[in-house]
Amino acid sequence: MSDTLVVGKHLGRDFQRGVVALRDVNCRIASDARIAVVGPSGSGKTTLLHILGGLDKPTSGTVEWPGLGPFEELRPRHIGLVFQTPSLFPALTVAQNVGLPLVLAGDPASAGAAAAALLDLFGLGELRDKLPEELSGGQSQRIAMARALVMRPKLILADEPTGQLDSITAQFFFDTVMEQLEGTGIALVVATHDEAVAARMATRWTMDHGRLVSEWPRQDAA
Ligand SMILES: Nc1ncnc2c1ncn2[C@@H]1O[C@H](COP(=O)(O)OP(=O)(O)OP(=O)(O)O)[C@@H](O)[C@H]1O
Repeated sequence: MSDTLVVGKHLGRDFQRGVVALRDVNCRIASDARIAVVGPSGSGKTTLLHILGGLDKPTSGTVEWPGLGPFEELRPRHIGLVFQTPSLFPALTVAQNVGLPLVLAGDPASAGAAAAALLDLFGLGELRDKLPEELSGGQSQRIAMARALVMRPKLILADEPTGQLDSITAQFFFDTVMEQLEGTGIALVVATHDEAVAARMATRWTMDHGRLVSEWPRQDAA
């Protein structure tokens, strides 16, 4: 039986001007999860990922991280986040960006080698000394994923990680991500409009107007 990493119960999120981004969402992320969060633009995918990652608070309901320890240690140690718009630090090189979580976690000695290995795996080794402003959007997305992987977290929450990639590059990139996950037992939740990515996930959460309208195959929310 897999451990439960995250549980959301009756999650609601209201924004100003009467926008209701989430409505009564119940969900569970297991330690071996491979979940695609799908649904139309504006259906609440990003909002849900932010709440499950502890970046935002629900207006109603609760979110707990039973398999991930205290809230203060969630990120980047246990949860790796890949944002829709990659948030690389502009003054750091690509390699420094990828290694940064290890530096912040007090392990700077490992940062350089770990970053170089991941960049090579993704076929991005030639970019290691570039600054973020010199990168394409798709390159930045892949580097943000490498950064999320460098800590070997228990869970990666990725928001549209292939949104700026052509289909062939997306496929190679995602193959590499999946290989990395297989070897390390990291759970993955990915919000995506890319059917090729969604089709590779074991579970599909479909969002519509803030509701999680279906989970396939069904699991019992804890
Ligand atoms: N900070 C905010 N302030 C006000 N409204 C917001 C905020 N963030 C999101 N929303 C609104 O909440 C709803 C859900 O947005 P969200 O970004 O979660 O959708 P999404 O499914 O991820 O969309 P997309 O596929 O386009 O990324 C939308 O109506 C959006 O406009």
